[in-house]
Amino acid sequence: MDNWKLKEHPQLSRNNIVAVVVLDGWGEFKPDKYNCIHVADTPTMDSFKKSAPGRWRLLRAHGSAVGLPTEDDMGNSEVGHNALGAGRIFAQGAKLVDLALASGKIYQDEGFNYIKPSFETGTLHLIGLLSDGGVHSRLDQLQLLLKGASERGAKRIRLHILTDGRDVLDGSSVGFVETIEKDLAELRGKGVDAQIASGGGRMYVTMDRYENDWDVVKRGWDAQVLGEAPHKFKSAVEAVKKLREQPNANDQYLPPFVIVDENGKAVGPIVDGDAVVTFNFRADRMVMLAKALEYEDFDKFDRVRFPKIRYAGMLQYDGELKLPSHYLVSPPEIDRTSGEYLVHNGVRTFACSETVKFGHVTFFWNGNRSGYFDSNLEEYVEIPSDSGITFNVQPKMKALEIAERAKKAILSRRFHQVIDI
Ligand SMILES: O=C(O)[C@@H](CO)OP(=O)(O)O
Repeated sequence: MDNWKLKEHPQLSRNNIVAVVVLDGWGEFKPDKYNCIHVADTPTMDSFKKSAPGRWRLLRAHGSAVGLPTEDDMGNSEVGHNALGAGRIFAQGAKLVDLALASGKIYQDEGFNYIKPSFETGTLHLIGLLSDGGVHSRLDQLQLLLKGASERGAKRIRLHILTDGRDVLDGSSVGFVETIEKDLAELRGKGVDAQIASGGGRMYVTMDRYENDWDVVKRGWDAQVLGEAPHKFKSAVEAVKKLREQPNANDQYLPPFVIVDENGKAVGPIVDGDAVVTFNFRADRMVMLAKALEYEDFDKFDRVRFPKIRYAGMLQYDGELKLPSHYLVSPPEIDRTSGEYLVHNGVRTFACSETVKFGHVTFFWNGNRSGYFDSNLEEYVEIPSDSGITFNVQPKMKALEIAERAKKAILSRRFHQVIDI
């Protein structure tokens, strides 16, 4: 039988309440004039630092310390919360995909073999974030996948791109599209009918998370599956350049567009018999699209058509829901997380955040697993996020409301651990 028993902590007795507060975006770095946290007035953090000098510790939140491929990889909420929640380091999606591509295992495993029969008469669609940010996806992985799939029989390929500007500089979308267009032209030279079919900015098209705003996914669905969008262009380079010229336009929020042929017909809607791969390795912003692509019963928006496709995720995005059921690379198996230990030891936990970060302190914290371990001992509270605004106009987001709920939870003395972000 598994041993879940935790030893008594040498300093913290069970009657103490532990508050775990994740300050998103807070970090220590070279104290120069470009470091906004260093330059800002931060009396609360300064007083914590001064009042407990022996207990102040810095956590490394990027690179190999959180399971990323190299020390140059910046951290992000997924890998950081996974590592904090599990208390251990697991090789993360970015690294697992690198390894599977390098060894060629990605093409031998179940997921690729599941989609492969569609290559004969159907189209292979690749949907994901076009960026080298390494947070949700990576351009070089997409390039290898395009090459690998075409060498293994994909004769017609359509790419549905989402522009970034959040993990990478705004405006870099143009360069990424030009780069991938060169790869597609090379494939065409080898007789593969490969081109970009649709696109849009990640925060406005497809990549919503935690069911905050299904309209975002619908805009993507209309362009990717139905081949319908308010903007139509002959090429993706032209699309991105032109759309960026609109007032206040930026990569994150570009409107959806489709690429059309000389007759004005969309070049790559998704139809019966096609294969689809969502090539992001990170889960949170792909789960909603995965549901739309996979679930027969679906009522979040009118899909108009629900094509019979072979769909695989780059990874399985939700281990509890087993979603999607087919995937190219096995996700990190994050087991024995702190949350599971705590319920086995009768420790009561309260976790709280706003919608767009809710899964960080639940799903990511618990090893990419949705739901409670034991609802008698845990309480998760979600504060609805603002929708229809961009967070740069409201950067404090719901911090005050979250703090109030956490305060209430602490004062209620019903919990031993209170986590919030
Ligand atoms: O918004 C997101 O998806 C990422 C950046 O791509 O940020 P975070 O890791 O903080 O969730």
